[in-house]
Amino acid sequence: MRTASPFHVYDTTLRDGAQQEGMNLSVTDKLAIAAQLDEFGVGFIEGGWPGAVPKDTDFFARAAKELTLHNAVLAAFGATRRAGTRAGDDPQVRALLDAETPVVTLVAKSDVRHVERALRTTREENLAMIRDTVAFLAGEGRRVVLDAEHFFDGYRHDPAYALAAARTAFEAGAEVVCLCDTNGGMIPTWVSQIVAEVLDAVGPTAVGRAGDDGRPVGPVLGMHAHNDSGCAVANTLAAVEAGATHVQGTVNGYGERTGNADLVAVTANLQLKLGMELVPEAGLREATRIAHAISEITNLSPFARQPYVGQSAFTHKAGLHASAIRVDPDLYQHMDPKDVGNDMRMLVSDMAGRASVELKGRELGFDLSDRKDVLARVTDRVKHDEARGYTYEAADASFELVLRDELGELPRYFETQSWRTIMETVPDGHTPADVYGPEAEAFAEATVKIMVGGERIVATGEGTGPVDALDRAVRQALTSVYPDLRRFELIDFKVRILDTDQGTDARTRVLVETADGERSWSTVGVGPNVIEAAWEAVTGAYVYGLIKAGVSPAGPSAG
Ligand SMILES: CC(=O)SCCNC(=O)CCNC(=O)[C@H](O)C(C)(C)COP(=O)(O)OP(=O)(O)OC[C@H]1O[C@@H](n2cnc3c(N)ncnc32)[C@H](O)[C@@H]1OP(=O)(O)O
Ligand SMILES: CC(=O)C(=O)O
Repeated sequence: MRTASPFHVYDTTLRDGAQQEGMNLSVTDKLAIAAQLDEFGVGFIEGGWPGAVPKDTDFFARAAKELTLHNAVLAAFGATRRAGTRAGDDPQVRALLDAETPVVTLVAKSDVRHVERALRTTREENLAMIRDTVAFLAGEGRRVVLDAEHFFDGYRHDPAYALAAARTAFEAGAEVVCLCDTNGGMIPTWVSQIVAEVLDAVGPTAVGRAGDDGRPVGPVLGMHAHNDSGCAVANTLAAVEAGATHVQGTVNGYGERTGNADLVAVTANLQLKLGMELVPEAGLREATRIAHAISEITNLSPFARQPYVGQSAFTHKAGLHASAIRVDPDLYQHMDPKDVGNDMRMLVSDMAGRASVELKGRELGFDLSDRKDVLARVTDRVKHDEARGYTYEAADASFELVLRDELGELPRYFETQSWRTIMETVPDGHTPADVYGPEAEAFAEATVKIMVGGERIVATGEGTGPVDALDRAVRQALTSVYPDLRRFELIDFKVRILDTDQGTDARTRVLVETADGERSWSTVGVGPNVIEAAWEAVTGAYVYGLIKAGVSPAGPSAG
């Protein structure tokens, strides 16, 4: 269902977003992102520059056959005709027609310095390039958006020429003139002043009005902001408050240099704070999932502190915050995270108080509201452990083990009596196979002595290092009793040396992430060396995994 909003939410993730360093999207990636953008509810999806970028030409061809859009229409992006040519003869303009999109967006010069120095043409010819190209495409039935490049810098330098570029586009039939802060150096007060002046100058029809079919009538002013001054979202809001009714941006703020305005933040601010109706409520409530799904496709790690959709956007660490949040989450949150599909999270660390532990416990499924004794003991233990180098905020599973221990609910699956490892070295350039024959794989050997179900098991393991050898030895000892261990896989291992000024006396922290094919969990260990720290983290991961698998401790050593 197409939204009947006269306001345009225009996404350029697939074009300007793809200009980000490190971003390399296949056509299939672009199609998958377009489907997510449509689900979010944007009105326009700019797919790329057909004719200039071969992948983008393919994108429009495949999109026509493979993409079913419910909220958005596609826009093909390109430039005005080259100087000294005819629009209809310019192969690049023809490629825009061939993309067969309802909307075409043209980048055009509106800063006279760019006209003279970058295009190396005359002021008049640049206006003719705008006029001819817009009129040609509008005459072919396309809705035309003109991206007025460097508009704000151009306006501050020579307002009359920047305005002439905008007027020329409207007169030739452009539906939107989008004012671009191409270099991203504007601040909100400059933007709102310039947008207001442009609206006055081009006339009241520049403010979009809804026609009978819900589509905007008359020219519309838009805003395209880059984030070089850190103000892209604020600049976009300033433009809207000054009368712009078309906003451009990208999901996750992707884009050239420091990126574009983050379109989720722009939309959430306008819709949730200013009460405008821009995207379907259902789309906004999926914003966090959609932003993360797009990160998966772009293969760029999500930014945890991203407003609205970041993992830390509604995460609380300070104990005093938690004590107020226990009464009412609104006391420390600007909105309900559910409105953008995010969640509140509590961190437990040395900055925690009993309220933090109670709320974290609730998050993990433990009601501790009438267990003041447990809250006090866990809080003290966490503070004491963190002073020794533990970090529970990155290791929820270890925190749950502490909590269960203090509640007397920690199953005793096994008891370690002792373990040892032996490290072997072979000369540089050799492998164990060179030294010990073709069967030899290991550099290290480990032996563990473990009590399980009343029996003492001695097991050995060989591995490429001491931690690997220990892990194999423990599995060797335990898997016949606890076959679930076979599904546990160590997927990440982080080592940090603490108190580096103490040299070899420094303590070591190991954070381990383990997965069982369905979920993953993090545990922490601290010790005088990496092997002892890893032992604690890895055995903690096994215990947590067995608890979550619903396994009961074997025999008489169960506790
Ligand atoms: C602000 C933005 O981000 S706009 C989007 C920018 N995106 C991209 O540049 C990505 C895709 N770009 C490309 O594939 C290439 O740069 C192309 C195909 C567009 C151009 O490449 P080439 O044909 O090799 O041209 P070249 O790089 O030598 O120069 C660009 C030409 O475009 C002209 N040009 C630049 N802007 C415009 C414009 N708005 N309207 C018309 N012509 C323009 C320049 O004057 C120059 O013309 P010239 O060849 O007569 O000197
Ligand atoms: C058009 C565009 O991407 C810009 O001016 O930044």
